[in-house]
Amino acid sequence: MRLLLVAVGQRMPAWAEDAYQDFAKRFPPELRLELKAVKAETRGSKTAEQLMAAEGARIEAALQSFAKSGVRRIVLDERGTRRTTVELAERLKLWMGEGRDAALIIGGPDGLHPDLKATADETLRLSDLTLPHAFARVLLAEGLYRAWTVTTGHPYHRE
Ligand SMILES: C[S@@+](CC[C@H](N)C(=O)[O-])C[C@H]1O[C@@H](n2cnc3c(N)ncnc32)[C@H](O)[C@@H]1O
Repeated sequence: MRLLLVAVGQRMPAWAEDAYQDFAKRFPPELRLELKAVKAETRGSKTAEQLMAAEGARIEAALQSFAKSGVRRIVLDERGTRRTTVELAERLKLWMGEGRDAALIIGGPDGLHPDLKATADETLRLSDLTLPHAFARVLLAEGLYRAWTVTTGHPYHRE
């Protein structure tokens, strides 16, 4: 199964890129974490609505090119569902048993368009705080890796 991380922002600071790769490379062959970085819309005089709409269209295109038959959509949102690591591991087991890939979607500085959020199968909150999108990308990779170790009894996670 593949987990596709669709994230707005193609130019991340080196620390974020390094930390993301550090966790992404730990995933086993049966659960690949793939990143599709989507170009952030140039701000100019555009409204937040226009920025989010343009980025939303790119996210949709990335989702279509990843899996034509559709994927489970998990939208990352500070107002989303709060989960413990063990609860996230339960979700991961469910996703893995579904026979389709899953996409985790992270917005840019303005967030995700409400129309895109409305297509989510579920939402996920990483913190009660608003995180910069680079942080969200790294925390999510670590959280998913940790959840996977729970499903396998790997000693990385200790309750
Ligand atoms: C800087 S935040 C955007 C904040 C924007 N004001 C909003 O309302 O979404 C960039 C992206 O990071 C992700 N994000 C930020 N904080 C998060 C959190 N606490 N939990 C989950 N995702 C978060 C979301 O996908 C968000 O679209």
